[in-house]
Amino acid sequence: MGPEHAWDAAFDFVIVGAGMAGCILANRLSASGRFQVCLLEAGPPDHNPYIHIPAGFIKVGYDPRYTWPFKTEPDAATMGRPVVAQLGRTLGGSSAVNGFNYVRGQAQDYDDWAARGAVGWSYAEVLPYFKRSERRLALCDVNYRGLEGELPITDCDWRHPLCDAFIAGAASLGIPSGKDYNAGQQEGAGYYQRWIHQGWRVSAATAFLRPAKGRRNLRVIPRAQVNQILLEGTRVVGVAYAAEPGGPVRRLQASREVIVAAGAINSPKLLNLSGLGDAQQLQDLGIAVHQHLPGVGQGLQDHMMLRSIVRVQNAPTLNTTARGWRLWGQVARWLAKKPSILAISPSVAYAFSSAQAPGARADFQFHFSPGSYAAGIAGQLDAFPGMTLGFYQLRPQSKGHVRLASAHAWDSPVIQPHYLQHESDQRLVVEGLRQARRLLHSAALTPYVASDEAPSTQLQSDEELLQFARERGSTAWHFMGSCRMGAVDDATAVVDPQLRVRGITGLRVADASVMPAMPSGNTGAPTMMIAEKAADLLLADHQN
Ligand SMILES: Cc1cc2nc3c(=O)[nH]c(=O)nc-3n(C[C@H](O)[C@H](O)[C@H](O)COP(=O)(O)OP(=O)(O)OC[C@H]3O[C@@H](n4cnc5c(N)ncnc54)[C@H](O)[C@@H]3O)c2cc1C
Repeated sequence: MGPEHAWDAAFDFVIVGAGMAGCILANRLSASGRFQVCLLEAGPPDHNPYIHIPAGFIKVGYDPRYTWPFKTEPDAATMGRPVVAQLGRTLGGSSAVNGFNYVRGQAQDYDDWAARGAVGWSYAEVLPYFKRSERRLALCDVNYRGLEGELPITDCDWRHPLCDAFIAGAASLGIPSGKDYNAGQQEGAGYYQRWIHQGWRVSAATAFLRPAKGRRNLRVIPRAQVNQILLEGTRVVGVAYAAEPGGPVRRLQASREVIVAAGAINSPKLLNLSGLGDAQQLQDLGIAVHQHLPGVGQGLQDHMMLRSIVRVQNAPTLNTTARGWRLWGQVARWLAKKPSILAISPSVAYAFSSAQAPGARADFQFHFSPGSYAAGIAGQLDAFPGMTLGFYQLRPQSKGHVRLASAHAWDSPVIQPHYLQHESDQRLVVEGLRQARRLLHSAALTPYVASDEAPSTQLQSDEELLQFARERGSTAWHFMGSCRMGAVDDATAVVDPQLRVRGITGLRVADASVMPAMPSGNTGAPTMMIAEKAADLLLADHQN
């Protein structure tokens, strides 16, 4: 791209991707009014009402208009199965279709990031950024929790006898209840904290873009897929985008910086398409190399989710409440602003537990729902009354990659998380399945258990349970680590602790892809923290 090319418009900052990170960046960078900011989103606007009604995730979470139709590559460790992993593609990104659970992880996670070279990202240093986005609407310890941010975090106002029994059963197994898992000790059980407020989903777009909508220095462009970061030598000068394959290409100038916030799958893809990545791989696809960055796309991780399903007796489940006239009763309750199944998260209750003795650092996150989905997949409720206990190992060791499948910008990339490849992940998944069984058969839950649907009680040995995991493991949609942040002298890192792409001027990545290691929990809250800190780093560097 040379200066002879005409620009369609010029901005100080261009942000690629209006997801959890991009919406926060757009808000913070435009707040002072000093900078012209443009936010580009590949997907359409978020007008569909099912995006905003919490239970609507069942509809939009699988709707190709609002999701990227991703699948993982088949892998021997998971029996050669591709795992469907659709991610959000609209204003708000994955926060428009995700599961609402607000989980920050453990203090040790961020101290570990700093120890791995992410200087400035220790827990004490990132805690103010977690607090900044958050408006905690419950009694809380203000040393940990934020009260003035844009994102309301509420306690679940809906109660169910199976959730209560799950929490009581966990207590009887040494997993205490009643503590705030986002303040200090994570281990415990209870109802999830979530970004549902007054019956509605609060996405990153509704929380952070809506209040900034009237700013004349912020332009938000949906249906704008960025397929090229434009460089002059090693300096980024702008981006090129289009609405659809073959559609007109528009070029935007970024006089200060381009910030890539396209998520852990699309950010490395965009870097690769722009000639930033492993030189050999790019050359093999006929892409001109701007900078040899072997780390781009490497180190991809996800939480592999396992779901245990039990057939229920003596209690109603979502499988019946969400059908026929009962569903209309729930709609009426929701309209009357009363607790309703229309405004709950897919996982209602949680337990964090250790693989070692109770009280040690938690290794597992359990997700409990008083409902079950056909073949263990969200989207279609079982015809029989059921409950589900999903879990994942919090800090898996298996790592994979994202790579271009072709040089065509509209093709999906190759996504290979290598679930269960590492021996310790195999060991811990077996222990997790055993803990799930104990939790589902606690004294408090036993009166409700009619039979175990999956895994069957016949599966007892380590080998049998591992085989079940290989056959049934699926995604928790927590992709991260594919543009890893590392020390300035770490040649395998993609960005430095200021989130600047190595060897390139005017380009940062700020989203889930920069995480140096998996946080112990869902990845949404840590991504928002990254965006808050990224905004501060950018504003500090552009004071003049
Ligand atoms: C179904 C589901 C359930 C989840 N449940 C939870 C949960 O309960 N709690 C939690 O904390 N986390 C959850 N997550 C994970 C969480 O949503 C993600 O970790 C988080 O959204 C990552 O933020 P991000 O900004 O990196 O990416 P995203 O939020 O995915 O945003 C990336 C955005 O960039 C856009 N984009 C991509 N490529 C381009 C391009 N080339 N040009 C322009 N725009 C582009 C995308 O369309 C998207 O809008 C869930 C995710 C999913 C999908």
